[in-house]
Amino acid sequence: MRRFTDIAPPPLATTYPARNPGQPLDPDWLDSVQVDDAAIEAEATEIDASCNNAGPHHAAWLLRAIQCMDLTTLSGDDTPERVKALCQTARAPLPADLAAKHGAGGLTVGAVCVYHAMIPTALAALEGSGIPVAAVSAGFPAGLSSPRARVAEVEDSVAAGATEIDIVIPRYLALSGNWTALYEDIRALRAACGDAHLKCILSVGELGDLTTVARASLTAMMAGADVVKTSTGKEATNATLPAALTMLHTIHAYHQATGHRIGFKPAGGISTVRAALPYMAATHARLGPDWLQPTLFRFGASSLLKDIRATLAAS
Ligand SMILES: O=C[C@H](O)COP(=O)(O)O
Repeated sequence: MRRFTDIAPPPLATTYPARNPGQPLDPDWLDSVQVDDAAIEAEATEIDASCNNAGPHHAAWLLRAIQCMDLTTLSGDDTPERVKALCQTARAPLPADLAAKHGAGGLTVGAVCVYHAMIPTALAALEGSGIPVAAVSAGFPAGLSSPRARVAEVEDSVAAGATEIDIVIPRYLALSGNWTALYEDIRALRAACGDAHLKCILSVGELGDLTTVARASLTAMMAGADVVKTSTGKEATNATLPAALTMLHTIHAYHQATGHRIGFKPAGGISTVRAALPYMAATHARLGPDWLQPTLFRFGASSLLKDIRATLAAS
């Protein structure tokens, strides 16, 4: 396979695709999904190897990774001061000299992602920047609060001004194959989002196998998710390349069947350039360059920026 960073990133696009309206649950489609684990593992190995060495567009992809980043803080001891500082970083993710060196003046991240309580602080700190505020919601990170409380939490975060809502699925519904209940759960949260974009976290590390990951991903898209996201960052196993590829295949299948383009957000434990690039390479390979835009691809990451800065400084 060609070295990934021999390919140039596409020009930046800022127009979001049409919202995914969802569709009725299709149990026959879900039943027909069966993931070939060995084939996915082989694909992951090949894609990972395509990122072993830096090509001529390595730095350009790192700048794109920043533009596609949900700069995140999700700690129990988050404070307004920490969130304000994060928002300053979101506005200017690279020091001025480093930005100048790479011709990246005016570069910003894709969004800032926080808990509900920090939405007003983030909105105030990002005012005029055009950077959206995303809130984790619906009983994050376990998704096991009451359905009523989860819907109310989404409504509250939308009312507070978040324009992107990252909800988590109750894993037990996927683990027991209760796709109807999972579909209805996500559908209610999608309705509660109104105009806010719904990102649906599958928590792939807790779903047992890749076939369950694929079926949960398809169910989320049928229920109207705008983005499917791998992990919360709180599971023992967070984003993995095989789970990501499985989700990318379902995004491709959903696009083929419905014409709707669903975003992809690898998140959780992605803290180095070497770990991050294969997710972009996989998205490029399975969905094409059009998907590598902040409107369709996001990294959820609390510490990746640090390694990107160090890599750019050394290159
Ligand atoms: O959604 C984003 C994740 O929670 C961030 O996870 P991380 O802290 O492992 O980068």
